Amino acid sequence: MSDLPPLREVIRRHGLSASKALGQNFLFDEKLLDRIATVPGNIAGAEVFEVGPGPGGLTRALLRAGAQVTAVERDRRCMPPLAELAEAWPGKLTVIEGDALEIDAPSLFTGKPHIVANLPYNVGTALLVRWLSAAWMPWWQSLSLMFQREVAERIVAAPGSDAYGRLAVLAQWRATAKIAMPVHRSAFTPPPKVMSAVVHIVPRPAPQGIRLDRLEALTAAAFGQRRKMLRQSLKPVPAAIAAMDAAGIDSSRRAETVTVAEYVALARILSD
Ligand SMILES: C[S@@+](CC[C@H](N)C(=O)[O-])C[C@H]1O[C@@H](n2cnc3c(N)ncnc32)[C@H](O)[C@@H]1O
Repeated sequence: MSDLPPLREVIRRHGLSASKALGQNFLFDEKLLDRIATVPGNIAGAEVFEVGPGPGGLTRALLRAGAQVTAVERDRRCMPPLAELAEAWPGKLTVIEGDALEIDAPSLFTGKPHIVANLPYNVGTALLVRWLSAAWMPWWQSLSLMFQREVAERIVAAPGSDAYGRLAVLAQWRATAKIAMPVHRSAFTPPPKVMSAVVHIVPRPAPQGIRLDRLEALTAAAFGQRRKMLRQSLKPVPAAIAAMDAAGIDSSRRAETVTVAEYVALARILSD
């Protein structure tokens, strides 16, 4: 809204020095923030769950795009500027002070929200794994999440690359995952040491007959010893060697050559 003060002034007025302990690297560039708000697609009138709004830069962009935003933020110091934002957008923004790792997020929504977040690396990865491990179809419509570029690359990686591993299989077996936009480190205040990227994840119907725990047992064993042949690395997984024969997967291959569809085929045999 035009009568809101610029973000840098908000930070100054509320004494919001970025806290390293809370992983705070703020974004102020409105054009960039507006672009991030387009990653989920058209969010006009849609429910959006924002995690870690901080002083509210991305929140403003989501509101400008017409979203109905529910935001959870741990840092009490951010409550006054977020309350001002809620006042400027009556009925459009609900702010919850709390830890995103603790709250029961699905209960906050009537429908399926888009989730949008610029989080510290460790919190973002923990939440991503939780959201991807949810019962399928999940309670959310899409994920648009900022990560260190190296983590973003691990999420979208294709077989045959060093980045391909457990996270790629978890993200891709029943969702599509792509890097929507790279974000230069200089866009953040203070700038982190590494580059970032926004990843966009959209759920697909789950392949039938697969138990996630079986798939994860396979990828944990295979990528736990990624340089070894599968006949060696998959030994600890009961019936996995026979499953490779049944699926026509050569047991002299290594973990990173096996496609997501092949892991799914193996997991299906083990899920019977
Ligand atoms: C990288 S900053 C981004 C702030 C703002 N979204 C932006 O883009 O400028 C991450 C934010 O997440 C908050 N945060 C960190 N851990 C959190 C948690 N477990 N639950 C909720 N918020 C958290 C931090 O306090 C901080 O405001």
